[in-house]
Amino acid sequence: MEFVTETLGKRVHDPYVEESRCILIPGPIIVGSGPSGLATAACLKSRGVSSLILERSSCIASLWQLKTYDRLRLHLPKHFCELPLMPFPSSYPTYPTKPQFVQYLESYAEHFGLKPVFNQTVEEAKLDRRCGLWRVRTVGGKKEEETEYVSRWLVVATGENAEEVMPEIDGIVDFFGPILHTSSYKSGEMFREKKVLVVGCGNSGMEVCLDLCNFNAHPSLVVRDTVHVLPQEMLGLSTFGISTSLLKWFPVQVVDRFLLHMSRLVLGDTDRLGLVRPKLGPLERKIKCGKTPVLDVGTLAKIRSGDIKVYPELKRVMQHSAEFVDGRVDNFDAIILATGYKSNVPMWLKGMNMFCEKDGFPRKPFPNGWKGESGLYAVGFTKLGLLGAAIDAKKIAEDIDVQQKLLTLGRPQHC
Ligand SMILES: Cc1cc2nc3c(=O)[nH]c(=O)nc-3n(C[C@H](O)[C@H](O)[C@H](O)COP(=O)(O)OP(=O)(O)OC[C@H]3O[C@@H](n4cnc5c(N)ncnc54)[C@H](O)[C@@H]3O)c2cc1C
Ligand SMILES: NC(=O)C1=CN([C@@H]2O[C@H](COP(=O)(O)OP(=O)(O)OC[C@H]3O[C@@H](n4cnc5c(N)ncnc54)[C@H](OP(=O)(O)O)[C@@H]3O)[C@@H](O)[C@H]2O)C=CC1
Ligand SMILES: O=C(O)C(=O)Cc1c[nH]c2ccccc12
Repeated sequence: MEFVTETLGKRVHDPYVEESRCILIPGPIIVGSGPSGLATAACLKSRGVSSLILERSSCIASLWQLKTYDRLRLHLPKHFCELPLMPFPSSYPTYPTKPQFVQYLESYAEHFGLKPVFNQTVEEAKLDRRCGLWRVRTVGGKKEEETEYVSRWLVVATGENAEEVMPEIDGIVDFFGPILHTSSYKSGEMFREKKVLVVGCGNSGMEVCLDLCNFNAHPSLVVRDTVHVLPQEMLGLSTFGISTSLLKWFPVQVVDRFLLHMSRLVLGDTDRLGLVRPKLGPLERKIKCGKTPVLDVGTLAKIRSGDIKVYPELKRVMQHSAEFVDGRVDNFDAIILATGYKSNVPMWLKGMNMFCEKDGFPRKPFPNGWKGESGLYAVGFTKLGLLGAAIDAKKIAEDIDVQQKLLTLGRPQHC
């Protein structure tokens, strides 16, 4: 969308132009230039529909580039994580590294000529019901100026991981050492020989513990609830791949029983390590509660060997120590919050019923959450990672393409 950049560029140099700007966008506005936003823009582009991507950060895929740790790799095989219309390079390994995944996304954006407008935080988006158009107000740029973008279509692509969850922990303000969320953790380098408390046992918490061990730190993991840990691979095949194949033929409960049986053979009894399994099976729980099973990449072995200690829920934190609900107290030098993320949609999308105010996800579950009313769409809120984003993106592009063609047909033709 070259003309937008041009308009903005002119205004920067023009002292007589008013502070607040309004720009009409002929195609859809996409909020967020992560994998979901890029995939949607690419699918639209392949149908000849231009879109405008607004991104609060200064780069594409900011979650991956700025908020993830060094040792991160995709934990599902690459063919489950590719975006529509462009496969991963065949030279990539089964589980691409973070730099490889980011490079793939950069090439993807370049291939489809996607040029997001960076440093534009969407602060408010609402439907102007008088004209059926979306008014999207952003703040950003060098002078933190306000801009209003107006379009018939609004695609929400801000992701399931837009904001960090920072839990309230009794006494945490008194803690002397560093406290950071996993989104700021890069590696265990700065924690060598230190005792580190990792709060939360999702995929991030488990892997950060392993990383800390590799840098000779001494991690302890807070596991406040039940959790399913599955091996990343079984019988030389990815657990995720096996699961999706079996689900085509068997009910989820049967597949879960198989996964649990295999996990026990590969990993042993995880309950004994303090990682008690929930009553619902791993896939049924993922489908019903959205809780992703942990895919083990080596952490369990470190728990078994005693290199990682497991504690139950935290009771309170003191200056140099923490107390747990079972009465144990231990000293720590640092705390890492691996407490996950939340959607930020309710903070800026106003007056629409499509998203739940409480969790910021579409009210309709997968596969029906992608379409709202009055030209509103959601991509990447399926709790199915990149695979879900790719499915949404294709549907949204098709829907908008059909609408745009109908609109063009309805317009008077000039000879
Ligand atoms: C550590 C980690 C590892 C993961 N690994 C995998 C994996 O291996 N496989 C998998 O399938 N999934 C994985 N995921 C899930 C993850 O959700 C997807 O990989 C992917 O990043 C989702 O893309 P998205 O575009 O929906 O969201 P994001 O990547 O979060 O992109 C959203 C973009 O929207 C921008 N934004 C947010 N709010 C605003 C606003 N108000 N205004 C303007 N811009 C805004 C953000 O800056 C961001 O750039 C992982 C997640 C994490 C945290
Ligand atoms: N490619 C890869 O290898 C990786 C993928 N990911 C993905 O990124 C996404 C985010 O993962 P992650 O960052 O682990 O977040 P998750 O939301 O998956 O996990 C957060 C964890 O923190 C726990 N928690 C929250 N608050 C507290 C508290 N106050 N006290 C104790 N525990 C608490 C939760 O427990 P409870 O369940 O009880 O709420 C849960 O175990 C997921 O989709 C994940 O699969 C993450 C890392 C690596
Ligand atoms: O990485 C994520 O968070 C995902 O949502 C993808 C994913 C990882 N493990 C899974 C198990 C079942 C379904 C999706 C996933």
